[in-house]
Amino acid sequence: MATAYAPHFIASQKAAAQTMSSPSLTMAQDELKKIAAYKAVEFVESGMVVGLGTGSTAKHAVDRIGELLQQGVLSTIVGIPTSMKTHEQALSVNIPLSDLDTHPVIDLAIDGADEVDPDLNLVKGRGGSLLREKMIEFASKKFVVIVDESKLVDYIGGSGLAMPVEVVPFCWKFTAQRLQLLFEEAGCVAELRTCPETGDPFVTDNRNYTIDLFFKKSIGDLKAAGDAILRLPGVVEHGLFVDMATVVIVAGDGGVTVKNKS
Ligand SMILES: O=C[C@H](O)[C@H](O)[C@H](O)COP(=O)(O)O
Repeated sequence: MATAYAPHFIASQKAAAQTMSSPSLTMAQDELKKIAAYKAVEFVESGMVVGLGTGSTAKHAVDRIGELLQQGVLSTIVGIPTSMKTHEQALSVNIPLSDLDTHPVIDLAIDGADEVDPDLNLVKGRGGSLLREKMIEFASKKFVVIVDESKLVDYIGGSGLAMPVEVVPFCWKFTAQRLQLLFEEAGCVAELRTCPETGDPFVTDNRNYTIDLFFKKSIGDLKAAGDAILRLPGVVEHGLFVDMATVVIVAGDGGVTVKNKS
């Protein structure tokens, strides 16, 4: 059930997007994700309230925190999960959990990203969890992003893959059309995210839909772009995380790089 607004959605982009989240991820890439995640967990101290990210990279961090708790290396951690999936995973490794209502200030959040630009701005949400991630990472004193080097881009949108926007299901085609028009100059194509198995709309943890935006060119000023998206009725939140990361840990063939926000 793809939207009529994206008839020429490029098949290779779709294939690439599936590869990024597919279980057939190469060992080498998953190993790099694990290396970045373990490095990030070195920032965690006993007694901290920790935002727990979502995705194949953040999963390694959650597992590692659970392991260190079990070994007694860490104690009295409170985890704030960014998705229902991470909630389940964290419970399975015995991390005590809470939420933003109870812990409105988070010491440290660790999460993956889909794109990282040279200024450490991010695209997030290709895994479908951007709203809770943004709420929790916004409330974090320190936000540590963990990626393998394939996530580095020259500019946001530069991977050619999706920039997700969470929208209310009501008249989503209207919202998709407005989003596409907003970025007409960047050659934007808006596509409803669907479940590969059923073709039904993908439904987020918040019971919303996701519109994936694909750009042919840079969208320019990211803050202005984000604000314009949020002004559209029907939009809940977008996957541009501008000026939010405090540290980005990149694992690559040449080793680990820790980039600090200047
Ligand atoms: O909604 C998903 C999140 O934003 C993920 O952090 C992001 O998609 C990166 O996921 P992964 O580590 O699996 O590449």
